[in-house]
This record gives sequence, C-alpha cells and structure tokens, in this order.
Amino acid sequence: MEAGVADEFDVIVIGAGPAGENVVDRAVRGGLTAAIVEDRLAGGECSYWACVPSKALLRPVDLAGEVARVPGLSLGEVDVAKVLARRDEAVSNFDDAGQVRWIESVPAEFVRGRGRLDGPRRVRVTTADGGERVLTARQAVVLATGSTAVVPPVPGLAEASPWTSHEVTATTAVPERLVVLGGGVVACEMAQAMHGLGTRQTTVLVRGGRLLNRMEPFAGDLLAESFADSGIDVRTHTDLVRVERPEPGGKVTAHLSDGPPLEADELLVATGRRAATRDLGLGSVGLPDDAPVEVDDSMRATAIADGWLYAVGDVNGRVLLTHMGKYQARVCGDVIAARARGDELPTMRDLAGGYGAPQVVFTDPQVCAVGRTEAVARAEGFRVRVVDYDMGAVTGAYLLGDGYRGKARAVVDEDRKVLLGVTFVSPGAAELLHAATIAVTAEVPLDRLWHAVPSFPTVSEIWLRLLEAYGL
Ligand SMILES: Cc1cc2nc3c(=O)[nH]c(=O)nc-3n(C[C@H](O)[C@H](O)[C@H](O)COP(=O)(O)OP(=O)(O)OC[C@H]3O[C@@H](n4cnc5c(N)ncnc54)[C@H](O)[C@@H]3O)c2cc1C
Ligand SMILES: NC(=O)c1ccc[n+]([C@@H]2O[C@H](COP(=O)([O-])OP(=O)(O)OC[C@H]3O[C@@H](n4cnc5c(N)ncnc54)[C@H](O)[C@@H]3O)[C@@H](O)[C@H]2O)c1
Repeated sequence: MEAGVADEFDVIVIGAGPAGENVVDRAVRGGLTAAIVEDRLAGGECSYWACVPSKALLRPVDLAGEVARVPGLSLGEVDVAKVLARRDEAVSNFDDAGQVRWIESVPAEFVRGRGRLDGPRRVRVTTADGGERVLTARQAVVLATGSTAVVPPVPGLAEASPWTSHEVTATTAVPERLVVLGGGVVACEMAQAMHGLGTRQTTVLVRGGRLLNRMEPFAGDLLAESFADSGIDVRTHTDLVRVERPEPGGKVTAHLSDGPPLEADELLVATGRRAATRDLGLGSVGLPDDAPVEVDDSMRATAIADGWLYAVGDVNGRVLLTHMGKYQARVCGDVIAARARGDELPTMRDLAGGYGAPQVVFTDPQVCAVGRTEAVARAEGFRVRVVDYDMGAVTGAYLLGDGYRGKARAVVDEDRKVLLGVTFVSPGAAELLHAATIAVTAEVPLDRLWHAVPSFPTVSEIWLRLLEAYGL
C-alpha cells in the first residue's frame, strides 16, 4: 500500500491479541467492516508468550504430580528437549499465518504495522519497511494493545537484563539456578514449570507474607506447602535490594533485604504488568499517555466525549485474563454494531466483570476461583457465611491418588442464599471451576443447586459436601 493512502472502515482495532480479534469478529457479524492492526504476531501475547506456552511447560509438572500419587507408577526422566519442542508446536513456531488467515476469513482487513491514534477516528500505521498508512473509522476505534511486564526500579535490575514472562515462556534451556521475583500468578506458574523441568535451585522472593495474595489465604498456603515438598524455596517478607551481573547473560547475584546474597544463572521478574499505551498517540485525543484507558461497561472510553473510542482486554486494566478480555470484546463488538444500527443495546451488556472473573492458576495444586473471596465479600458489606471442606476427604479425590490434598471454600450471601464466590485448591480442579462460575453468575439459589447431583465417585462430589456442610 502506498504511503499516506487513506482507508475507511466502520471499525479499526489496534492490537490483534485475543481481545482485538474477538472485537473484529463480533463487529463484522453485526454487519460492519473492520480492519485490525498488529505489529508483532496476530494472536497476541497470549498465544506466543503467555497462556499457551506457559501451560505447555506446566503440563509435565501436572502429570508428574499425578503419577507420583499413584503407588506402582513411576515417571521416567523428563525429556526437556521434547517438552520444549511441544511448546514450540503449541505456539505455532512463532508463525501467525493461521491466525492471519482466520482474520481474513471473518472477513476483516489485516494490517501489519504499528498503530497510533492520530486525532479522533484516525489511526496512523507504520509498517516494518517504514511505510505509512492512514486509516479512518466511521464508527469506532478499539484499543486492544494488551500489557507489558513491569520491571521495578531495583538498582542493577534493568541492567542485568532479567527474564520477564516473555523470555521464560520462550526459553530454549532450563537454568540450573533461578531466582523469581514476585509471588503472583506468573511467579508461581513459572517457578514450578522451571523447577519441574530441571532447575536445581529455585528461589521465589515474595515481598509480602504469602503467595497469590489476592486469592483466599489457604490457596497460597497450600501452594507454598507443595513448593516446599518439591524443594522450591519460598522467601516471604523478602525484598530484592540490588542486582549484579557483570557479564551479560552470565551469573547474576541477587542482594536481599534479609540473608546472604543469592547467586543464580537467571532471574525472572514477575511483578505485574502495565497497560500497553506508550506511544499509542493517546495525547492526540486528549487522554493521558502511559495509563490504562478507563472504560464504562460497554467498553467505551469514559473520557472521550462523542464516544468513538473503546478499549478491551489488558489495556483497560480491568481484569488481566484472556477469557475476560474476549468477553469484553464480544460485548464491545456487539455494542458498536448495535449503536451503528441505532438499536437499543442488548441486555446483559453491563455485566462485564461484575461478578468477579473466574481464574485458574495452573500449578500443582491448581488454584481455581470465581467471584468474591471472603475478604472482598465482607468488605463490600455482604452478610457472609463461609463453608470450607477438605477436598482430600471426597471419595473421588481419594481414588485419584495417595496424599491428594486440597480445600474448597464457598462464600454464601446469607440474605439471598446464593454463592458470591467459590475457590477450589487441589490437583486437577480446573475443570470443576466452570460449574462454580455458572452457579455464581447465574445466582442459582442454594436450595435449587442442591438438586444438581454430582456423579459418584468424582471430585465434583465436593459440591454435595459443601452444601451438606452448609446445612442442606
Ligand atoms: C506468562 C503469562 C501467562 C498467562 N496465562 C494466562 C492464562 O493461563 N489464562 C488467562 O486467561 N490469562 C493468562 N495470562 C494473561 C493473558 O495473557 C492476557 O490477559 C491476554 O493476553 C490479554 O489479551 P489482549 O488481547 O488484551 O492483549 P495481548 O494478548 O497482549 O495482545 C495485544 C496485541 O497488541 C499488539 N500491539 C500492541 N501495541 C500495538 C500497536 N501500537 N500497534 C499494533 N499492535 C500493537 C501486541 O503486539 C499484541 O499482539 C497470562 C499472562 C502471562 C504474562
Ligand atoms: N493462569 C492465569 O490465569 C494467569 C497466568 C499468568 C498471568 N496471568 C495474569 O497476568 C497478570 C500478570 O501476572 P503477574 O504475576 O505478573 O502479576 P500479579 O499482579 O499476579 O503478581 C505480581 C506480584 O508481584 C509482587 N510485586 C509487585 N511489585 C513488586 C516489587 N517491586 N518487588 C517484589 N514484588 C513485587 C506483587 O505483590 C504480586 O505478588 C495477572 O493479573 C494475571 O491475572 C494469569
């Protein structure tokens, strides 16, 4: 395309991650034309450097745990090269041809290049060869640029070129000694993945008192027990104060707030993410640069007067999860199409994120939660009753292996007798979560839920036990 040629579409999306792709799909289904701009790989962070590769690296850990719990079975040596090869296959060897084909089949125009707002309804795209293309939107521009890892300002840390989620998920080798900074989801998943694939000395530095501190407290405690059992060293109340790495890619020394310095072969920073809004031209439409784009429940940017700008997925800072970004995107695409037709907005469009997003942390044990924790429910003023149950005491769980440990919690709204939140922490609990998501979002009354009979002997008998413990 020639430099400076203007193109007009109903909708222009910047960023072809899971959120951006779903906006395009829904907007086109709604009768609109769309273009989507991507400067790296269609499919986004999730497909190549986040959800997909991390889960491919964690699968052997999962299976090793399962095998170890069944007397009479043993696992041979892990063939790391084969695990990494399967990870590469899962990320399509960093080739997005399939995703681009899908976008074009929607049909939508795929534009490879870096997109930037250039005033209202205009997107200026810089292509890899330095060319430029200007796109204008009749209805809406949607920002779906995701987020980037935060590296805290610890002396020497940035200079040491630490790993972030990008490098660890794409690694071609497993470090002998690894220091992980952070106690959140990326830290826990990747510490366990690397340890399971052969890291001899894995140390996790947690500045607070617990892993996964936004979940129910028992989640972090059970995970810490599992880490300790497998030899992962979790240091709570420990800050990283200084880093030295004299040779690029060489040994790294982590100086801590407590205890002697730690020497390692790699240091992974997993201390959260920031919205990818830098150099996105937000200033050209009067928005602050380098901050999440605040949106209403229809995903429309609240600060833009005539409502042509939307933001979905990580970039709006609401919930940093692929499935929630995709949900927001479906809402957003439908809303843009409805507004273009002059229709009433579909119902359910004000629900995005309202109940608390479901999340699975793919560690062993898996940490699976939906809705509110007890602390959040109490802070929001609900009259709460909490019911806990030992998941290892369910027959279906016992049959899965010796030493199966886990805990479930239901947070009940005593005024309406519905579930506000559910947490399961146990091996293989991920597939239990969607039942909880349905119960929480559909606000199924507990005396109705009582009639949903779980099969014997499955782990889902936990539902029966929780309801019995509640008194039903
Ligand atoms: C290690 C890790 C594991 C994770 N695992 C899970 C998981 O198991 N489950 C889960 O639900 N979530 C997981 N997440 C979170 C998940 O990856 C994100 O929530 C999700 O990727 C957000 O999707 P998105 O479409 O908003 O952004 P992204 O996936 O980040 O996509 C944004 C796209 O926009 C492009 N872009 C950015 N700026 C521009 C520009 N100016 N011009 C053109 N293109 C641009 C980027 O290149 C990128 O392709 C994980 C995150 C990490 C870091
Ligand atoms: N399975 C999944 O669903 C999954 C997996 C990975 C990531 N994600 C998503 O990606 C997002 C990013 O994950 P993350 O783990 O980077 O962020 P996070 O917010 O989950 O955890 C960040 C951790 O770093 C700590 N921290 C922050 N600043 C620090 C500092 N200066 N020094 C030491 N510790 C510090 C925090 O206390 C917290 O424990 C999350 O919101 C998560 O939802 C999801």
